[in-house]
Amino acid sequence: MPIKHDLGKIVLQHPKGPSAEVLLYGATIVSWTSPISAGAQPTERLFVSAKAALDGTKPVRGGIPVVFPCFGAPTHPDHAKLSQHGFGRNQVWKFDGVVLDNQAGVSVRLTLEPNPEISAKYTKAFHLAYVVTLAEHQLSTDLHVTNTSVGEDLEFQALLHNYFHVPSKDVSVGPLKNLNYYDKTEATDEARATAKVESRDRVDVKAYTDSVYDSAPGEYDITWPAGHLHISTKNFKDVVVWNPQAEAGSKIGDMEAGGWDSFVCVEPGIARGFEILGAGKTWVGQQVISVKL
Ligand SMILES: O=P(O)(O)OC[C@H]1O[C@H](O)[C@H](O)[C@@H](O)[C@@H]1O
Repeated sequence: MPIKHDLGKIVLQHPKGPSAEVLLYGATIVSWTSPISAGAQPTERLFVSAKAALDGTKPVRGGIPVVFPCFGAPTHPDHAKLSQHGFGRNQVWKFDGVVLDNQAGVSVRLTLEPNPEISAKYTKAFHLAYVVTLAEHQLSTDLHVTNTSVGEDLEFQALLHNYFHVPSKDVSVGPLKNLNYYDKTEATDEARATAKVESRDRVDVKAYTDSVYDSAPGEYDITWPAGHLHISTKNFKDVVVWNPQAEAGSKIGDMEAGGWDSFVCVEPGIARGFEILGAGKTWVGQQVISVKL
């Protein structure tokens, strides 16, 4: 039985060894193991802070939280009462069943609909489905957003906040050259809202980095001396690269000391502007994360 569902957690076990764990809380993937080189044993590919709350009291500091319907602090009137990154990452999703269970992969679906807690702060009609698929060297996550209203548009942002377990001093992310980006480490609103142009082909995170790349190519390589991950996306037009280093990381309550040495966040999403979805329509954002052996 490669899929177990128990105590608010779904465990996917691939017949060849890799595994993934998904909390119903936030639909957050808190573990993904996969070999990093040919013949190696599966090891952890995601970072979760040793101080992360895993009991549903706050969003998980690590793994892959789902950001919906706003990225960062709300800027759209529909999101005005929501907290940073919206409610997708701190609501309990429903386990909606097994999608696939064979030699090629194991896959489950989680869903989220309005409930009294959400409706108290957000009145739009929506249905979310999140499909997590584990293959031997790959983890795929597909977010399906349906506008269930009769006549109103749904305007949203959505993002998959991947924390990859890598040595941050040695990792680089690319290709990002010549893209416009917004540097959230800048001190003033004006500077944060002014586009910069990326001059580097591959970006490192040795210094505090919080960059929102606009209209990015959707394919990213994350490389470090011992490993190589590739992310391939559909319908996520932007990507965020984040590492707080000690400068900002030491101010994050649930970040373990030195945690910033052990991850890079590469976050495909709709992070600037809004996806506008007509009544009755469904939008699907997808990422496929592959280990390059
Ligand atoms: O602390 P959180 O709300 O989980 O956000 C963590 C980080 O998420 C994204 O990467 C943003 O670009 C950062 O500005 C933010 O600090």
